[in-house]
Amino acid sequence: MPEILLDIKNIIYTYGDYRALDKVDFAVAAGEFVAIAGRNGSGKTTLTRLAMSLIKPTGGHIYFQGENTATMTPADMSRSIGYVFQNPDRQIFQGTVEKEVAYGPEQLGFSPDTVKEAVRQALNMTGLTELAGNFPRTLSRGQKQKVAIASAIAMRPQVLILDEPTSGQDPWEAQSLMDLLTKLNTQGITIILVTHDMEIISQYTARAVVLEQGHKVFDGTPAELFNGNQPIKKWGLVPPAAVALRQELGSLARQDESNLSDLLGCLLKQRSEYNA
Ligand SMILES: Nc1ncnc2c1ncn2[C@@H]1O[C@H](COP(=O)(O)OP(=O)(O)OP(=O)(O)O)[C@@H](O)[C@H]1O
Repeated sequence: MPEILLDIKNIIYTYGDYRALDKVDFAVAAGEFVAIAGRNGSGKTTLTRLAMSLIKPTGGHIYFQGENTATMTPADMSRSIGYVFQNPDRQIFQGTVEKEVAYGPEQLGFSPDTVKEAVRQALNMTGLTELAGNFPRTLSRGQKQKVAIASAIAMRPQVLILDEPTSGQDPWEAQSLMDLLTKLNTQGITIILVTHDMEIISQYTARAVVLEQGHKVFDGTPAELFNGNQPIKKWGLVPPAAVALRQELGSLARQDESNLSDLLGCLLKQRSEYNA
């Protein structure tokens, strides 16, 4: 049984009088690739900000590797969890890609040699080696997102949390980014991905958690989420194209069946009238 890294227990979070999260339990084991989904405003970002200790819960507890994070700061958490914001411009400040990626491990007090090696590996893993000397702000959104990921993994985290990393990217960039996350996951990094993209969930993640108005309403595999028995439309989720097509075809087949039985009924009636 893999170790539980992040254990969020009975969490309540309020902004003023508004309860954004209401008694949510969410545990993540080492090696998982889990998506957090839900309509706008359902509480996804709040949950991940709590995990990072960027905000503190109003009620409940958060443990990392069994340790209560109540007194931990975001800097403490960044030793174990890398956080990639939805908008990479929010976390890119240095003059070159290389300096940007080196900044985190330097802040954590890694030795110069370790920083150099961590940066080399992070740039290599994210395919950014060629861009090491570039000014990050001139890069494409997808490349900036990779710089943010490289900066996070250079700190050698156990967990990577990404908030809508594919938003605003073209399909090629999005696919390249998801392939990168899959590679990082197979190398042992636990991935928590906030997304409202059901195609991504169905293709890449092993588990999906759905939030709705601050409540956890689903926790299971993508296959279970899309098996037709979950009220995903009610939760504001758009099913993946293949699932939608299957459901359409299913309803067509059902329609054909009922047409067929009407037709048979008609034929039988005509036959009995003929025989009479
Ligand atoms: N700083 C804030 N002050 C007041 N209310 C907030 C604040 N941040 C978020 N909220 C509210 O809390 C609820 C949850 O917000 P949160 O950003 O966690 O949702 P989300 O699922 O990440 O949404 P999105 O998909 O739009 O990013 C929303 O109703 C939002 O309006």
